[in-house]
Amino acid sequence: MILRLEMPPELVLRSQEMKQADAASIAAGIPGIELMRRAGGAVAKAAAEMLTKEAKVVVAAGPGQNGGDGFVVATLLVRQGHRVSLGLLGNVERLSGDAALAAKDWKGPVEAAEDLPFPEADLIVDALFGTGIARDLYGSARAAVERMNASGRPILAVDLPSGIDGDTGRVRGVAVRAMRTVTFAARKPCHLLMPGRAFSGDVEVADIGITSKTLAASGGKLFANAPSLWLDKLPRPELSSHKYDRGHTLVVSGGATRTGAARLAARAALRIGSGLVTVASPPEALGVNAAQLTAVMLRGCDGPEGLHHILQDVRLNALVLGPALGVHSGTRAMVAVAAHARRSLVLDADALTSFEDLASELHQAFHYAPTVLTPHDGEFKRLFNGHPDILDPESKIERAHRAAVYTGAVVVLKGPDTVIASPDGRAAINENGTPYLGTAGTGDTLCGIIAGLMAQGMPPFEAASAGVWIHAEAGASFGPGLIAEDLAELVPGVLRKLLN
Ligand SMILES: NC(=O)C1=CN([C@@H]2O[C@H](COP(=O)(O)OP(=O)(O)OC[C@H]3O[C@@H](n4cnc5c(N)ncnc54)[C@H](O)[C@@H]3O)[C@@H](O)[C@H]2O)[C@H](O)CC1
Ligand SMILES: [K+]
Repeated sequence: MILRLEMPPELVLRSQEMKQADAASIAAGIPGIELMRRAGGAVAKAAAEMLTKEAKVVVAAGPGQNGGDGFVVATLLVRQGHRVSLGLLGNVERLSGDAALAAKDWKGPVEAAEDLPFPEADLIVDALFGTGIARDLYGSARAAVERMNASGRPILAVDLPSGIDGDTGRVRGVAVRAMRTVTFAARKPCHLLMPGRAFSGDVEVADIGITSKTLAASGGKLFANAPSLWLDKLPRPELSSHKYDRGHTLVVSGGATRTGAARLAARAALRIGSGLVTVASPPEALGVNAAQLTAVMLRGCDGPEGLHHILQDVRLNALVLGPALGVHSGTRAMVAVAAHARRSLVLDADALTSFEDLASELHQAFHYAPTVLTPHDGEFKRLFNGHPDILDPESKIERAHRAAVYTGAVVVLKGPDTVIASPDGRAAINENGTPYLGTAGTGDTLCGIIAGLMAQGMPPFEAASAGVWIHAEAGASFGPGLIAEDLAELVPGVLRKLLN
């Protein structure tokens, strides 16, 4: 991993934002047909890399501008000596705008997409639909996609695999399984969100002359989660800094038979660099915790009153509540004490599920306490049950964003495509997750990493984004056999790469 500090964060643009960027570029003097020719040129270049000279290419073009790109690709590949057949969904007289212009350059026959000989192709170019898909595919559109997939031949998708929704990454009825995708100017959410990421294959972003300034003006708040997004805010201890400079994380433990989660979180907070870490333990679990803690300190804490007493020490500047606390009113009371104490706060697991059907108690609850919620899908659905405005949007980004605005907290909606959303509208989509993280206790470790970063002064959105990325990178560096106890010990290796 070569990290160059000056790399700007990678912007991801939604379909509507991309259309704005297109329009702005055309207004700035790049004709739409020129954008299409550059787009088609980039796809033809990628196709040529996948082909031998005499190869047979079958281009499936759709009724919109994505289809227009397909006409450009077909024209260019014929000029390069390839054997190309092109089929159109619909009829060529119905084409409009730049697609109609591109179709005029195509000198070969325009077949019906239904008749295309996909099994004979060395390469299929999928130019049926891009960002303009408006509903589930049916009829001849569906049949064309199903025949493409059934052919078993390699498919190169134009902009995005047909049938995938550009903004949500969901399959609209049926979708092309592409080996490779060439998209234009910026990736769209579907290239990072599942299952769209899986359907896209290897994604290449082609520069078609839309400037980063234009992209930032059209989008600007949605990012791919990568070090370029938060590396400048990752804590770097100064030579003169001592442990009190690096914050003090408090993790509240569950009862005598449920203490492991807190220790996993505590160890991770220490490993990510929190100057001090303390486990606040119920009296009946002090012995269990004491027997297994060394650098992590231990204090007795008897319920919400006990927590309120401990938090009189203002040096405790980051808290983790939730893992194994139990689902009941006592946990809700602990959350209230923590929120009122105005410390950085990570809420997970039981601290979220204890508010099932009571999300209204969390409404705007975290204005004064930089807070990160880390639900997985199930916890999210339970927590916001009864709030269709938050649960119903098809887009995972939109669901996380609305929950963030509602609660005032940064929301980490976990999964293979974890989304980190801030109340201020920023969001990041994570891509380095590994299936090996699917083991008990890894969520507790993530809480500790995020809290430990906030203890060192990292703002919640950046701490959550960095925490998710570092956590996944640590897991991926271990691979098969990973268990939660390994994770904290793998964090230093990831930090070394980031900080050197
Ligand atoms: N800067 C860029 O990103 C550029 C993008 N280009 C290409 O333009 C398409 C977007 O074009 P648009 O015409 O808006 O949409 P599509 O071509 O994806 O398809 C819309 C087309 O299809 C019909 N349709 C929609 N849903 C269905 C359905 N379920 N069944 C049947 N038909 C459907 C709809 O009526 C329209 O006619 C983008 O993806 C890029 O490939 C520019 O070419 C270059 C710059
Ligand atoms: K496509």
